[in-house]
Amino acid sequence: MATDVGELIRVEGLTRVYGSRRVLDGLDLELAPGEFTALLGRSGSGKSTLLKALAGLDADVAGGGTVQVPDEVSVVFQDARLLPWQRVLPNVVLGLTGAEERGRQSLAEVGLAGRERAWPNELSGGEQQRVALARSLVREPRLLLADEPFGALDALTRLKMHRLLRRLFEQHRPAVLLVTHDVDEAIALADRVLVLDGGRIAVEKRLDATMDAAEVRAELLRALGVTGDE
Ligand SMILES: Nc1ncnc2c1ncn2[C@@H]1O[C@H](COP(=O)(O)OP(=O)(O)OP(=O)(O)O)[C@@H](O)[C@H]1O
Repeated sequence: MATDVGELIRVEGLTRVYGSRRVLDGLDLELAPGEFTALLGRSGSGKSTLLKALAGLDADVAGGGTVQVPDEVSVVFQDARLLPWQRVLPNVVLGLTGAEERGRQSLAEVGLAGRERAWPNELSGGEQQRVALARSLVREPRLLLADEPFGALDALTRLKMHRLLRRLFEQHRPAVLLVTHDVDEAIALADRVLVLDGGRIAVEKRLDATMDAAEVRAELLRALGVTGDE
């Protein structure tokens, strides 16, 4: 189902079941256009399952509910998923016609101007994720879904990628849903943080610059079941 550009992204009563396990259980969610939302949850809480439902990548999974997303949805995963037999620029514009110039611009935006003709295996993991971001951007998504996109990167590269993603978000303003294990990543990047628990959104926290980051962090860690006693 498609909505007009600029409309809310809306999930209602979403249920997803694997065998006897009800991973999502009547989940409701709204994402506003141009809003950066981070999704936290314990391992196995269903974060990837929710993201796949939003991406329309779960036709084989049982369940119900409604998912309303825009036509233009891009997904970035933990691994860049580049085609190894294609150079960087063709990977970016894959499936698009006449988009080479836009592809070059996107590569420049992610700091890879001049690397258009490189092969994926000539790039570092961080650079490959930059290519994946460029591939998403060139499609001008209204919704960008990111599933632990920096999970495999070292700490310094991850920080650089945080700044890059936030800058790209501010320039292009898609709605973003970032799945992450990392409370600090969520606080650093998002305007709104959600915690998935028991198959639903259990906590919603809007962030603003006046908040005490340490307090927000403690609250989110508690919601994730990290009590400080461990
Ligand atoms: N294809 C599948 N078949 C059976 N069970 C699945 C399948 N995909 C996910 N699950 C189960 O559904 C639950 C939620 O998985 P999901 O990957 O959505 O969690 P997650 O919150 O993203 O976890 P993590 O943070 O560890 O990546 C898990 O218990 C998982 O084992």
